[in-house]
Amino acid sequence: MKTKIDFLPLIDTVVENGFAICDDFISSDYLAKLRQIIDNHYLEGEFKEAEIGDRFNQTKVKSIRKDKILWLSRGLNTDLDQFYSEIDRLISVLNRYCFLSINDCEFHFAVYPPGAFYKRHIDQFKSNDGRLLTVILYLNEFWEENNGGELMIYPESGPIKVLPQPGRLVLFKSDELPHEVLKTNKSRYSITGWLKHKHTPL
Ligand SMILES: O=C(O)CCC(=O)C(=O)O
Ligand SMILES: [Fe+2]
Repeated sequence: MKTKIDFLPLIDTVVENGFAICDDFISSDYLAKLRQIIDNHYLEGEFKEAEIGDRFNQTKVKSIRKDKILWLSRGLNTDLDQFYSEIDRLISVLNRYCFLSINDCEFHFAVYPPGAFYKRHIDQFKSNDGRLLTVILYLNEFWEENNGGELMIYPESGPIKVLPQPGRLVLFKSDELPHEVLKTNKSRYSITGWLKHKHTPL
């Protein structure tokens, strides 16, 4: 990781606008390490077609999304430790500063092969699995405008196009912000995940 990002201004922006974008969240060296992990698992055929709906209601719908994903576990690779330690720090700042009770998170790697997209949607499932905040970290080399694959977000103030630039982090409220990934012309790599509140019985 680079010198530690100050999460407070980012969180303020999410509270105010529903989303925030942070460039250079990771160094180019660390990005290369994460890409190496993706490439290895992708070549091994471990990425699966992404699905829609929660774990009890999943259907593969190729007309809605065409990315391939691999769910992460903390133990998958020691090179993920740095990423998870920054996520843990973000969670603790959010809980302290916004009085939230985030106590769980889930992440997957995503590869959008050329031609892939993800139509407009909101991340929180109808069944509500407790997703509070969406976190996306892009793991591409420099992204040209004509590569396509932009993230379009649709806040009330009007649509915004976000290019998946190397090391760019995007945060938004999972239950509020409609968004989509436009068709990409080039393979597009990311880590996407959700900070969650999981209810535990007393
Ligand atoms: O990769 C992106 O820019 C967004 C991905 C997304 O919307 C999702 O996985 O729910
Ligand atoms: Fe999404």
